[in-house]
Formats: sequence, C-alpha cells, structure tokens
Amino acid sequence: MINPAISPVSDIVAIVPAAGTGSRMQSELPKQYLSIAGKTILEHAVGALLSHPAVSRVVVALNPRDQHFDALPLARDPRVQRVVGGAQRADSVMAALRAAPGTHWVLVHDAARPCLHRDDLERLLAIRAHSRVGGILAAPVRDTMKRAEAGETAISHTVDREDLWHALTPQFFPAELLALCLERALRENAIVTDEASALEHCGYHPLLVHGRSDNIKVTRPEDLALAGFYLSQFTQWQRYSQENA
Ligand SMILES: Nc1ccn([C@@H]2O[C@H](COP(=O)(O)OP(=O)(O)OP(=O)(O)O)[C@@H](O)[C@H]2O)c(=O)n1
Ligand SMILES: C[C@](O)(CO)[C@H](O)COP(=O)(O)O
Repeated sequence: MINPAISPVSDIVAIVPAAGTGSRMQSELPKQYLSIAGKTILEHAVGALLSHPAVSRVVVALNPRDQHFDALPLARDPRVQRVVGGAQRADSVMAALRAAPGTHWVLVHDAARPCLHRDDLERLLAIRAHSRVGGILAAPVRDTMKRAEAGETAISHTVDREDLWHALTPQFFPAELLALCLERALRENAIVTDEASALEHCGYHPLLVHGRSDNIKVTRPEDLALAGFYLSQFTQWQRYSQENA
C-alpha cells in the first residue's frame, strides 16, 4: 500500500454521491437540486470542497436519469468530473472511486450536506498527517436515545449515549484502503450506509473528528429552511468563497 501519510498536499480527490432521488424530501426536484440563497444544495456542497486548496478535483456520481446537472455551472468546471452512480450510495461511491485511479486520499461528502464549515474541513484533512486509516466528521449525540421495539413505535429500551456519535460527512480515507474495504463489504453483503462502515467491516477503526452539528444532511422537508438558516449564519470566511468554485 502507498504510504498515504506522505502524499502530496494537493493530492486529494473529493467524491460527492449525488445519485439519490430524495424520496424522504417529498419534493418534485431531487433534493440536491433544491436551492438555498440562489444556489442548489449540490453547488453548496461541491463549492465548499472545491474552494479548499488541497482538493484538486471532484467526482460527482449522478443518477443515470439526472436531468438537472447539465444546467449548472459546475457541469462546465474542468475540476468536476461526473460518473453514473449506482443503486445504493456505496455503489455510487465505488463508481466515483474507479474514476480516480492513483489518488492517495479521497474525501466523500454527501451532496445533501450544504453546510460544511471551513474549520471542520481543515481539521478533518489534518488527520492525514498522523493516520493511515482515515476518519470522519462526527457529532456526539445530545438527546437521550431510545431503541424501539422491532417494527413498532414503542420504546424497547434506552441506549447508553456515552461514546455515541452521529456520523457526518466528509469522510476521509486513503483511496486504496477505501476501495478494498468497500469491495469486500459489498461482496460480503455488509450494511454500508457510510464509508466508515466498510472499513469497520474490515476491522479498522477510523478516527472520529468532532464536527459541527449544523453540518446537517437535508433529508426531510423541514431540513431545507434549517439549512438555509445555518448557511445565512456563516460568514464568507467560514465558507470558502463560492466564487472560487
Ligand atoms: N444510490 C444512491 C443513493 C444516495 N446517494 C447519495 O447519497 C447521499 C445521502 O443519501 P440520502 O440522504 O439518503 O439521499 P437519498 O437517497 O436521495 O434520499 P432518500 O433516502 O430520502 O431517497 C445523497 O447525496 C444522495 O444523493 C447516491 O449517490 N446514490
Ligand atoms: C453518510 C451519512 O450521511 C452519514 O450519516 C449517512 O449514512 C447517509 O445515509 P443515507 O440514508 O444515505 O442518507
């Protein structure tokens, strides 16, 4: 395996899985194309990545029936490459990984997370200096957590929230390690809802990098206004200049 800890600073490719249909959003448009402050959620997500000097390229995995991406300025950005996504999020990430051969480190960031803060991205990227496994942005849970009776809306029991975190994105890994773990996890029919779970399936323990809880994934209708509020609270500095994107 290449020693990713010594890879060139700029050798980071970002992967943005954007091939979902956003069914929980109950909107006409796939949620990644809903707009906040004049830009689509996808443009906010990609803009925050592209505006970081260490990110050289973004590979966006699109739904094969996507009819919206071509209308965006992103479609004409030479740093942005598109691939066809897959049936599951992990398949979309695999498709994008295959389009970035030879990359040392990859950032995987949900198209549905428009509120990535500059400081969070910097702290996540910094783990490259001391980790060969990688890690994820995550936020400790704040509420008391309940496990429901299987298939019911009645409480089975309270889950100890000590050491319980919400996994966020970006998630940041040596590309070769991520590809190997994703291939094995998918081959062995493991449940892979984020990239870290593929590494866990293979016995690795990715780092948890404390991230802001306003880095929300727009998932349900009420999330759109909240994401708009959060973005309105960011100063230009806190969000990399969208003009660079
Ligand atoms: N086959 C898939 C499924 C999801 N995604 C992407 O993975 C991210 C997180 O997934 P989620 O929030 O679940 O998005 P959707 O699958 O679109 O939403 P839903 O589950 O409500 O349909 C999104 O950016 C989505 O576009 C993807 O690239 N390929
Ligand atoms: C990757 C992720 O955003 C981490 O919390 C989450 O797993 C995506 O899940 P989804 O069901 O695909 O939205």
